[in-house]
Amino acid sequence: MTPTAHEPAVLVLEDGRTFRGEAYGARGETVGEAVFCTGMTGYQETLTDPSYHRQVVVMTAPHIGNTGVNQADMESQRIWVAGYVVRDPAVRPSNWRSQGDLGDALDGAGVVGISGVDTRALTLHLRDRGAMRVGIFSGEAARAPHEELLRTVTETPRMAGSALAAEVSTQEAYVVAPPEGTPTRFRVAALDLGIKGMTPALLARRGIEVHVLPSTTTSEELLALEPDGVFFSNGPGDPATAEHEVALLQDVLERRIPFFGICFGNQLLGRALGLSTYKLAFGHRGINQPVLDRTTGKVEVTSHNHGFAIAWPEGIPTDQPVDTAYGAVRCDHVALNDDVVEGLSCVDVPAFSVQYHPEAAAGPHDAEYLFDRFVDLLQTSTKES
Ligand SMILES: NC(=O)CC[C@H](N)C(=O)O
Repeated sequence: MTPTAHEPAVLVLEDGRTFRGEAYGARGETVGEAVFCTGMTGYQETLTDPSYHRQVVVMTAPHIGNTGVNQADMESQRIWVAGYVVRDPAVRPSNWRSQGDLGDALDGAGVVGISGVDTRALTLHLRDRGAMRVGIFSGEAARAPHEELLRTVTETPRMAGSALAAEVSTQEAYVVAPPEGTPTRFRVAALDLGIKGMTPALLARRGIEVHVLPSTTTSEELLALEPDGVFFSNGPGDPATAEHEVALLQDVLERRIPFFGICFGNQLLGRALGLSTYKLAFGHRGINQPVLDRTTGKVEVTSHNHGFAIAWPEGIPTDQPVDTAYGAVRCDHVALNDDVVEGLSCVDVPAFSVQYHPEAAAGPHDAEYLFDRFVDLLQTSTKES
């Protein structure tokens, strides 16, 4: 594409810090929570991840858009980020899979971005002060006085306390069947809280018929499917707000239906067990995060996108189990950078979950074994009943 020559844009953080740059993507204004993502690749998977709904994503990789965009790498039907901040966008994409230019795709989706920003300085600021609200203004919107722009930012709802899953979830249930030649072994009900396309694909590849359900699905509707297992997906927003989903999961645990949760799904398992969640200072977002699997002693390099996490009860080290209304729970996965709880395994009910992304469409694939663990759990539980 031919970039429009140097149209100014401005990024204003809620603490008043301001970065000037150039308009990128759509012109206009946008607000959201500023977060940084350290992935060196996979920008299209990031942009189309529904968990980024209402977030303005700052890319630490300096050169973005090199490989363009294509249909195959979409993790959902659309771009979800509220805004996009890059340092140096590719002038023209170059890749055999490319079907279009990233700047044009952002423009087409109405996503306001900014380029030419010192993303390292911005990231250090967010790392030191924590995730905060932000606005990007370009075109006519950028001409308003600074105080007015700052007011727009500070009037934006905070991420803490926001219930967003229903805004991104499917309206209608649909089925993802195993690929041709793969026999169907199990039926799983997957609650779509912001599900990414790769998750049902990886389940289906293992002989699972995946019934993807709206986040508002009731217990009766879910149980009517007589699922062999239940899955809760990733998703945007504050897990502390998800009362309906937590109650639904408690029904599942009471019936001892095998459960697997990813990211938001992990936080909801924690809540269903009676643990609480909290907001991390600046979250984990990227594809190079080391996690220890305590059951094997192996370290895996993993993909993350979370701003909240499960709080292990005060005074109990995370390598000690905790007693809950559903029996003991262990923290089997832990982040090696900061000891954040990255996964739960129930001892007395067939349920486990991880805070990170074994489906990681842009990779790494170290954690894909977790889908096999779920199949093993389905198999053992089917045999038992
Ligand atoms: N990717 C996710 O599921 C994110 C979960 C939750 N919204 C968080 O920020 O922690």
